Amino acid sequence: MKQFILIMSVLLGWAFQSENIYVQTGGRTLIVYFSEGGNTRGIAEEIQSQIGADLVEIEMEEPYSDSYSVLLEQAEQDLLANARPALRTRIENMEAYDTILLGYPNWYAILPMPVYTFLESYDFDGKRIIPFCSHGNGMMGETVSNICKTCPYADVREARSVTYSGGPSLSEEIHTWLARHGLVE
Ligand SMILES: Cc1cc2nc3c(=O)[nH]c(=O)nc-3n(C[C@H](O)[C@H](O)[C@H](O)COP(=O)(O)O)c2cc1C
Repeated sequence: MKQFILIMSVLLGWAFQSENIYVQTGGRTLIVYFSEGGNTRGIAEEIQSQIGADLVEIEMEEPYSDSYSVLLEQAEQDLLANARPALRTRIENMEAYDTILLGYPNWYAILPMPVYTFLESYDFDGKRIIPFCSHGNGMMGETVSNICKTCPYADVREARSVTYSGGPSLSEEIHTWLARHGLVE
């Protein structure tokens, strides 16, 4: 009996950990991002501090390696295979949002493959997508056109690119961009 309880609790624990389910907590704007090294996360948090919307991280079921050289290989393999890595993150009621601020790093000048998985998991028709991209000098690469092709009926608006984690003027630059989108005064 003890063994049965132990096995059940391990299985239940695994089942509940395997997915991160998010439900809209208020407002119709969502900030959602994928970040390996934390730069995009920092930008997403800066945006949230200015507009106060729901903030969700796109997490993989099997995350990439913490080792940078292995990460480069894994990301390249997924790119060449046109893979759609499974995600732990699930948004229960995406239809509740009409504006999605979507953040990601520039990887080989295109979207990281987990971001494709995310975009293909929901219906973005008619939704406003505002991209933001962290990069190492390659700016946004092809990422905005990748989003437009993947979500042809979304209303994709002016994106913001940030070099790595941004400089001391990040907060001001983000504010100016958010104001152009009518998200701050
Ligand atoms: C697999 C991989 C590919 C990358 N490819 C590019 C690239 O093509 N152009 C570029 O400017 N930066 C590239 N970078 C640098 C990242 O865009 C940059 O470090 C970014 O700040 C990472 O954001 P993060 O900390 O949120 O993961 C790449 C990084 C990785 C790990």
